[in-house]
Amino acid sequence: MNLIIFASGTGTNAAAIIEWFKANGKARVSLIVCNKPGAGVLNIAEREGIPVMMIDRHTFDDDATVAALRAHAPALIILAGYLWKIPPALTQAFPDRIINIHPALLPSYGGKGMYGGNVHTAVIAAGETHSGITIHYVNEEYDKGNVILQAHCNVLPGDTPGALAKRIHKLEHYYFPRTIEFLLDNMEA
Ligand SMILES: Nc1nc2c(c(=O)[nH]1)N[C@@H](CN(C=O)c1ccc(C(=O)N[C@@H](CCC(=O)O)C(=O)O)cc1)CN2
Ligand SMILES: NCC(=O)N[C@@H]1O[C@H](COP(=O)([O-])[O-])[C@@H](O)[C@H]1O
Repeated sequence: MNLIIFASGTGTNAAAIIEWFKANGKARVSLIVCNKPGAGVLNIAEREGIPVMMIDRHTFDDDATVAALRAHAPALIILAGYLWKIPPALTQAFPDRIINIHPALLPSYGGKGMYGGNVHTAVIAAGETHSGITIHYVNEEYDKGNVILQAHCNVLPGDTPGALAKRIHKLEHYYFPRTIEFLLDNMEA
């Protein structure tokens, strides 16, 4: 089975997914889609010999992109730190086949502007004692799709966004590959 990963940043989640499925052989990451030249995930793709499709707001074409993704016959399309909105053409082409990981306990701390460190800064500023991750299906809005899994962690007194991000990343790297495997094992043809 083929997996396609969309990413905009460092790519630690992409790396965790790639390693997990290299080890168990149940699937392979056949394409990485990226919208940020120079993103760390591109170095991971090069190291792993995974093809990359770069996208740009100005040249993006719905039909061409759907066709390019369909050519991989992806079992799942995985958003792993991807920072642009997936357009309706893609959510309609791949219903219940696009998933995302969010670094907070949705529905709190989601939506436009809520990505990366912004999320952790908001959680700490609000005085939350807990945070966590949400893995969910992707629909046409930001962070409103059906929840697949949530995992929790503490927010400690004096936590910085960086310290909380490290705790969140540990949850992500543990649960995202395993959740993807569970979905693949229980997927109707
Ligand atoms: N149709 C959907 N597309 C995407 C979803 C989704 O749920 N539905 N999730 C996001 C990931 N995400 C949170 O998990 C998220 C990412 C980025 C933003 C955001 O505000 N982005 C900025 C642009 C930032 C940039 O260009 O660097 C913006 O839209 O102004 C919110 C939520 C991925 N896509
Ligand atoms: N709202 C989307 C969002 O904030 N996604 C977050 O971006 C990071 C990407 O890290 P990575 O590039 O090291 O995988 C992850 O923490 C992910 O939850």
